[in-house]
Amino acid sequence: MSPDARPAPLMYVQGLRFLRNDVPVFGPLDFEVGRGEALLVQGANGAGKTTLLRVLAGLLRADAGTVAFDGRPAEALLRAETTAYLGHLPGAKADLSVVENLEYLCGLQGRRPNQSIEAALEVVGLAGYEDALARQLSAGQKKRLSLARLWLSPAPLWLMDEPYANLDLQGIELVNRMVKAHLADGGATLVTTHGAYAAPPVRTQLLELRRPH
Ligand SMILES: Nc1ncnc2c1ncn2[C@@H]1O[C@H](COP(=O)(O)OP(=O)(O)OP(=O)(O)O)[C@@H](O)[C@H]1O
Repeated sequence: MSPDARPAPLMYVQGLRFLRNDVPVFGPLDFEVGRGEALLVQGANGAGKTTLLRVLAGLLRADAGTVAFDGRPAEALLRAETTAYLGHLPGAKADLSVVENLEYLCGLQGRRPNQSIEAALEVVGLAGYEDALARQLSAGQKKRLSLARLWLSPAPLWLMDEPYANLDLQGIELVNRMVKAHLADGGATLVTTHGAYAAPPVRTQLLELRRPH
């Protein structure tokens, strides 16, 4: 490797496009996100932000384009290992307790080294709610449970769709602290916003989405 050869970015996206019923939702898009970087994905309601994150998480299939992680094509296993998706919906199992939900998810996704469920609940402000059923949580507490799942995930790339929705001021600060810590730890994030909520103070790149015509 030559001395000034750059390592491949954590995520590299080229020509990514998504059509729904033959109508373009976004793209073609080109961008990359390196470790330690946050990309703010901004756009009006319906601009395609959620769709983009779902494509990057592997929940929807793009019509065209390339996605690579650390220079390798984003096949399913690599994508699952690399990305952690925080969606609009809580995604918790309603009749399991807070701890049972996180134990179940850690079984599926693995766990960040040296991180415990108890410590994650402390970080997100849910200490004391260990045995509460997910369905008994408020909308903001459910979001905090999703944030605990993200905090426990070993995946380096967080895909955060409107992470500030339903959160109070302390919750907004919590998201910002988590993002900062994750970036400092060599991770990266994509954060969507339509501009009405807060944005992370750590923004390093901006991607504006507009509906293609
Ligand atoms: N399941 C679906 N079936 C059909 N159309 C959909 C579906 N989900 C989204 N769309 C359409 O795709 C477009 C992009 O939606 P998307 O949810 O990605 O936008 P967004 O930028 O996240 O919007 P918001 O800020 O309102 O959350 C919109 O026009 C929307 O109506």
